[in-house]
Amino acid sequence: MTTHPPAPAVRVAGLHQRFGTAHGDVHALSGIDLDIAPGAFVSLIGPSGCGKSTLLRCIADLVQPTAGSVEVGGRSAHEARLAHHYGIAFQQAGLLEWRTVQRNVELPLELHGVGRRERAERARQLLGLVGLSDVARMRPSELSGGMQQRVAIARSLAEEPPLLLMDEPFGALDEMTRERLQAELLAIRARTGTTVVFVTHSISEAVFLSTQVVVMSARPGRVVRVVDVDLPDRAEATREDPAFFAAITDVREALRGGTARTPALGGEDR
Ligand SMILES: Nc1ncnc2c1ncn2[C@@H]1O[C@H](COP(=O)(O)OP(=O)(O)OP(=O)(O)O)[C@@H](O)[C@H]1O
Repeated sequence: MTTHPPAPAVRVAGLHQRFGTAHGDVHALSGIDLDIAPGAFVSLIGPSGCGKSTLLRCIADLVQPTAGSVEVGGRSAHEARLAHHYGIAFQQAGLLEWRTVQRNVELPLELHGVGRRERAERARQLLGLVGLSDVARMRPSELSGGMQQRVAIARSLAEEPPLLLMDEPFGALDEMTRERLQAELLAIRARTGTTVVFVTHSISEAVFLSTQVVVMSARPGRVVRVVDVDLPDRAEATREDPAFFAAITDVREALRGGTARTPALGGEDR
């Protein structure tokens, strides 16, 4: 009997993305092929405007690819969205102003029919995790940008979804909060086995968090290289580990247009 390997958590094949604008066509992504294994933590990194957010939005079924296909957990991106297969935390926090902070975090649970008491308890826990217990009754507009981002992070974690799509979720946070939430995200992933696709501009953040860093070229975005990150563990001391610095150098060289060495993950130069 043959056993089949598990379906990738995300499979992107031959993806091209063009946007028509008043100033002509923008070619955002060109020939992206990417297989993301279940449980992987994959960061997308590349120059500003290279299409990282667009790629994430294609996976989330918020943008329809011009060509190519996206599968999430073995089904179409659209089916995955309808099934609430993933949690999202994007740059624009996307919170609902008419709901309190607490009820924003409860929203995905509410949509899934979780009872009132259970979802309130879970939201309280998550707000504690992101350090926002004392603003649970406020409205999003009463919070700073960084606080709103933390609410969005708590909301994306509410269901412990099989897949988390995060677009610079820690971008607007101070260094200490950022490091604390990085550690929390790693702990959540270790506990739940969630697959994470994470957009960041920070090489060190990408390396600290990821099992693979996907390095993209300037627009139109292509996959230049996939850097496998093999660290002994992911604790605070890891930030001083020679393996950590070596991986940072690898990513930096790839960003500078280093030669393409493409291991297992499936990105290809075209
Ligand atoms: N809806 C849209 N309509 C037209 N152009 C778009 C749209 N969305 C993105 N673009 C363009 O596609 C390109 C890629 O944008 P995207 O936001 O994906 O890049 P990015 O790598 O995430 O950028 P940054 O690192 O600056 O956040 C940019 O030139 C952007 O202007």
